[in-house]
Amino acid sequence: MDLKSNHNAPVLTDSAPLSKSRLRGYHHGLMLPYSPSGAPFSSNLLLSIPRRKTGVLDDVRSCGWLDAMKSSSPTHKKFAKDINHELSAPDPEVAYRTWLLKYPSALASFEQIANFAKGKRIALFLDYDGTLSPIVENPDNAFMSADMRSIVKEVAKYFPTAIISGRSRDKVYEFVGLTELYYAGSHGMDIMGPVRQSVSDDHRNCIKSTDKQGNEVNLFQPAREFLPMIDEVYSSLVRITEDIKGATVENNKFCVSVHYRNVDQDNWKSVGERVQDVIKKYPRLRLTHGRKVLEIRPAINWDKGKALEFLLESLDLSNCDDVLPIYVGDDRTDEDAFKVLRERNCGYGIFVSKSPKESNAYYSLRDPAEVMEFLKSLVTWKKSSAL
Ligand SMILES: O=P(O)(O)OC[C@H]1O[C@H](O[C@H]2O[C@H](CO)[C@@H](O)[C@H](O)[C@H]2O)[C@H](O)[C@@H](O)[C@@H]1O
Repeated sequence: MDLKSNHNAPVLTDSAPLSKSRLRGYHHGLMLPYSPSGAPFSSNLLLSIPRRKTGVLDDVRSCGWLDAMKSSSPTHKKFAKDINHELSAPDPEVAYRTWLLKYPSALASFEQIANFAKGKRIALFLDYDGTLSPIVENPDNAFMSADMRSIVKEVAKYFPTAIISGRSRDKVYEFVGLTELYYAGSHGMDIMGPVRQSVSDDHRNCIKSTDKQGNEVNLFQPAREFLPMIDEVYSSLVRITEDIKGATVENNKFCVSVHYRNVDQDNWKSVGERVQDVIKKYPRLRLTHGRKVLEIRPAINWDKGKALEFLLESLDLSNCDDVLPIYVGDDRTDEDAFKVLRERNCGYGIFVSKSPKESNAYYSLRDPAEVMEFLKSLVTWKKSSAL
């Protein structure tokens, strides 16, 4: 994938075919990749789904499309079956332990991480759903526990901490409720960060604003021009899915989520078809796939990885020699951030997963409970090293 940005207006230029290794990487749930401008889906998808001459997906009944829906957040049994096949491991627990050799537990490796952090400032980036809060059926009820909130508050006393979420920035702030953090919503397309003149000079879409406490902040919204389009698509998606029991549509400001977690599996195909019917009219939007959710978003070269880089720059934390960024996330969208850290050879991604999956992260944690333990360990370590 060749993505170019002129800093001011991120532009999508091309998308390379999925390599075998990328295909392997995402075989548990295909992330629908970036589309070239003018076509709603990437040519990558031609690997499994035929198109009409218009470039629009022709047959959503194709195995590729429906399989992607089925395998997003698949059952533990299915993961176990796939990974066992790949690694010839006899049972899920063995498969998980084998996987841990490649993605060691960040708790078990805490000493190693602490050693890497010696003499450096840790900067912490946290995804929300599935990382700080458990995955639940109703997205409106994805509350984080009071214990998690208090440890995130504590951790932010010692390390600059930001939340980078697919939710709208307002919604994720409502869930987290901590003023001491930085927030990026809509998969990084809505960032509120500290005022830094060099950053606003570099990014045309950066404006000065004030936060809820009246402090001056930089607001970066690279997809602002898409707002009317997103609102229009949101209304169409609500209308077109209203008779599918269990389907819900969430307006995340710069992107829209169509949830099918609570839809009978026999109707998933319908959800997919209807979403495509709507978005084929919008060649400047693209479709990605999260955990039992289809996400419609502007086809611009901006994602959680870019948001991470933007925040590092805004917080004056770009220097790898004295900063150790740590990004914790559970979803395919977090892979963009893991990849940035891996490519910069600076900091670590920690992938939250109960099941073996390929990732660009270095470490892993099982679930939000382990994320909480990890954050506690960071605080304890920091307190003891300050003595
Ligand atoms: O980037 P994130 O903070 O992880 O947000 C990604 C999506 O999370 C939410 O959906 C997911 O969590 C829901 C609550 O547990 C669950 O019901 C749903 O099936 C998951 O996909 C959120 O509702 C989406 O809008 C976010 O894009």
